[in-house]
Amino acid sequence: MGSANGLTNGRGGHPLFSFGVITDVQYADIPNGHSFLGVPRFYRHSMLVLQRAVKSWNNNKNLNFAIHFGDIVDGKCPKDQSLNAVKKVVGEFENFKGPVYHMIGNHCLYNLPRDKLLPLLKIPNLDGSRAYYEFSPAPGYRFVLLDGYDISAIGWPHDHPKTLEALKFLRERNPNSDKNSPNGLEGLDRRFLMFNGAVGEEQMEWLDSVLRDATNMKQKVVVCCHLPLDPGASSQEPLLWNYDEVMDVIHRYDCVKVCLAGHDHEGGHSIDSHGIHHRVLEAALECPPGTDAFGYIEVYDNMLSLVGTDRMKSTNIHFNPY
Ligand SMILES: Nc1ccn([C@@H]2O[C@H](COP(=O)(O)OP(=O)(O)OC[C@H](O)CO)[C@@H](O)[C@H]2O)c(=O)n1
Repeated sequence: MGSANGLTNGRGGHPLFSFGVITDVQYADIPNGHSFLGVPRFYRHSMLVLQRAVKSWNNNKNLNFAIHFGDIVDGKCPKDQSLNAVKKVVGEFENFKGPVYHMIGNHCLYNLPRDKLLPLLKIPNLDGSRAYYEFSPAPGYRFVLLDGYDISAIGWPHDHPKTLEALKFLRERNPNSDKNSPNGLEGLDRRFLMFNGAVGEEQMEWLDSVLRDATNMKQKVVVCCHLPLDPGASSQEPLLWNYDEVMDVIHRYDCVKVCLAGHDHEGGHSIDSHGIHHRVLEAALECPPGTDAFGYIEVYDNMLSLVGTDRMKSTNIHFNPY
């Protein structure tokens, strides 16, 4: 069923395009373990989840691309294996018959500095370090992939201005000697942790200009970031440090319909005060052997339909197409 403007609406119509999704593969060739808070993690099995995802995406035959929302290899990967582990996971993604778009997560940066990581993940980086970019898979849509570790205490050289800015930011907001600990922090302040980061000024200006351009071109925008951008879709600890500033920019326009993220392994879904859907995807790493967390998203003029497998919950995301 086509719409009056020639674009395709959900429910009965063909999608405009579709793409595969998976997040937090966090592979490492180490025995099963658990998170800092005791949640079981299956470092080797996550590779099998990825392999099943790629097989299923290829069998689907209708997927135009795939996105991994960051944390390709776990920080517990022995450091002399980091390079090969990243190459191994990237190699699995390359079995998908289409382009794969990556973004960086904290665990990527525990393994490799960004100058090594970005070329491996084929993140287009104009100046050798910038990890945010955009692409348009169809005339009416644009995808914006944010770098949530732009201002971060991980990934940049120790004396880099962005490392120093991040450390100062954390010192002023988190009094714990272990800056990964939220102990004593209240409410949303619990996000001021070393394993998170922020979008810097230049990236914020870039975001604003992309959204202005998309608005002029009457394009709808899907924003992707490793770190969640809405407290309704995530627990407090994993949020981007300056999620509120990023959302202020996004809320200046009507073009952003959906924000997708990883990092909070349990996943979540919310609709914010401006009607934007936030869907945090469930992690591959925390799938017990034999279970999965991946999916694909069909994109229409007025909705996105996430078809999830196992632990990744299917979600219909309806929005005003204008
Ligand atoms: N209270 C804490 C929590 C964590 N850490 C250490 O920080 C590093 C990253 O933690 P991790 O849970 O592995 O991070 P993920 O990106 O996998 O997951 C995101 C969070 O779960 C979101 O809530 C790691 O070295 C931990 O040991 C810590 O020291 N203190």
